[in-house]
Amino acid sequence: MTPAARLSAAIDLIATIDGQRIPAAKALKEWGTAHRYAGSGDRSAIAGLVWDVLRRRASSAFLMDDDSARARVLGMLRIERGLTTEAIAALCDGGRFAPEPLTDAEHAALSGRTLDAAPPHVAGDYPEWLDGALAEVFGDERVAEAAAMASRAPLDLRVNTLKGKPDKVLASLAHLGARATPWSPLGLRIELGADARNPGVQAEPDFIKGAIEVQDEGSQLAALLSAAKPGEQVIDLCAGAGGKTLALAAMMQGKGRLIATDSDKRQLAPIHERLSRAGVHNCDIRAPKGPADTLSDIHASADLVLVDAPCTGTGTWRRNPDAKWRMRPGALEIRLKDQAEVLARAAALVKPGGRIAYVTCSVLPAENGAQIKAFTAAHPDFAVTPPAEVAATLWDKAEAFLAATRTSSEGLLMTPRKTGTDGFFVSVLRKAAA
Ligand SMILES: C[S@@+](CC[C@H](N)C(=O)[O-])C[C@H]1O[C@@H](n2cnc3c(N)ncnc32)[C@H](O)[C@@H]1O
Repeated sequence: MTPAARLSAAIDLIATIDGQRIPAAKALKEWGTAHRYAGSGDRSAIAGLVWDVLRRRASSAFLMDDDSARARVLGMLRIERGLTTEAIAALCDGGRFAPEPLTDAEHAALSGRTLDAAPPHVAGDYPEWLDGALAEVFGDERVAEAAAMASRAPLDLRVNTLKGKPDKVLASLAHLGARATPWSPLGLRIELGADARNPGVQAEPDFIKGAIEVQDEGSQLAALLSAAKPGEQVIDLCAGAGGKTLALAAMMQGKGRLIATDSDKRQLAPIHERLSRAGVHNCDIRAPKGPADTLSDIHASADLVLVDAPCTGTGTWRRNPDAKWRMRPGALEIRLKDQAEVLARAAALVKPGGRIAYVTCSVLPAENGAQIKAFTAAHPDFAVTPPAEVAATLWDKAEAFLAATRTSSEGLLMTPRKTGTDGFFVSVLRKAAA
C-alpha cells in the first residue's frame, strides 16, 4: 500500500471507531481480517496512524474546526507528526486509493489555525471532566503535562539481575537501538517509530532466557523505591501479572520470602510462567480460592507490603490513548474505594517498624495524595517517609530524580514530561516501631 492508501485506510478506521463506538484494537483487528492482502508493514503503519489520531483527538478537531474522521487525521498529521501543509496535500492527491484533495477550508486550517485559543482540555487532549483534577496537580502546566501524556511511549525493558548483567544485555540488544534509561540502573529503552511496530523483543535470546522483562521505567523505579532487601518478608498485595513481583524478586537476590497475591486469580495467571523464566525460587503465589483470606496466616509480620493499587491508569494514557477517552467518573469512584480497602488490609500485615509502598500509575490527586492523607489520618501509627529519603535508593541519581518529580508531603509523582516515564505516584509509609 502507498502512504496515501494507508492514510485512506486510517480515515475509514477512525470513522468506524466513531460510528460503531468500538475500541480501536477491535476495529484494527477486524480491518486486518477483512484486508488480508495488507502486509505487516501496512498494518503497523495504519495502526500507528489510528493510535496517533486517538492521542490527539480533541486538538486535531480544534485545529481543523471540524471533528470528522478525515479532519482529525489531517489535524493529527500536523500536530503529532509535524507534517507541513504541502506534505499533507501531496498525500491527499485524489489518486486511486488516496484521500480526496484538500479543500480550501482544510488548506486554510492546516496553514493558519493554531491551538493558542483552545481550552486546556482540548490543547492537552484529555476529557474535560478531569480538568479540575489536573489543574490541582499541575496548575498552569497541565496542558504541557497532558500533551506529554498523549505522546507515543518508548519500549522499556528491565534487566533481571538474577539472570543477566545490565552492560552485557545492553551490548547484546544494540541491534535494536537499545540504550540505558536515565534513572533506573536496570533500565533499557528502545524508541519506537510512528508505525507502532513491535521490535520483537520476546524473540530475543535475552528474553527467552529470562534476562529481560518489558517494564516501563516508572514501574521499575516504583519497585526500586520500595527498597526491598534480601532476607526480608515482602508481600505484593496487588501482584496482577507480576511486573513488580519480578522486580522485587531481583532486588531480594533470591533471599527472604516473597508472597504475591491479588483479588483476581485471572490477573495472576501469567505470573507462574514469568517467575519461572526469571529464575525466581522464593516466591509464594497465593491465588484466591473463594472468599477465604489468602493471607490469613500473616499478622503484622511483613517488612514490606507493596500496594500496586488498582487505579484509573491516567499515568499510562500514552500507552492507552483509547482508554483515556472512555474513562468515566464512576470508574474513579470505584478505584478510590478499592484503594482505601487495600491500604487498610496492608496496614494489618506490616510489622512494627515495617513499611507499605503505595503505588499508582495515576496522576490524579484523589488516588494519590488524598488517599495517603486519609490513610494516615485513620492510621496514626504510620508516617510518610520524606520523598528525599525514598529517592536515596537511586544513589548518585537521587537528587536529579527528585528534582524531576513533583514531591509533596504525601509522596512523589513521576510524569512523562518530567521523568520520561509513565505517570507513577509512590508513597512509602513507615509503621511505628513497637
Ligand atoms: C495496577 S494492577 C497490578 C499490576 C502489577 N502489580 C504489575 O506490576 O504488573 C492492580 C491489581 O490490583 C488488583 N486488585 C484490585 N482490587 C484488589 C484488592 N482489593 N485486593 C488485592 N488486589 C486487588 C487487580 O486485580 C489488579 O491486578
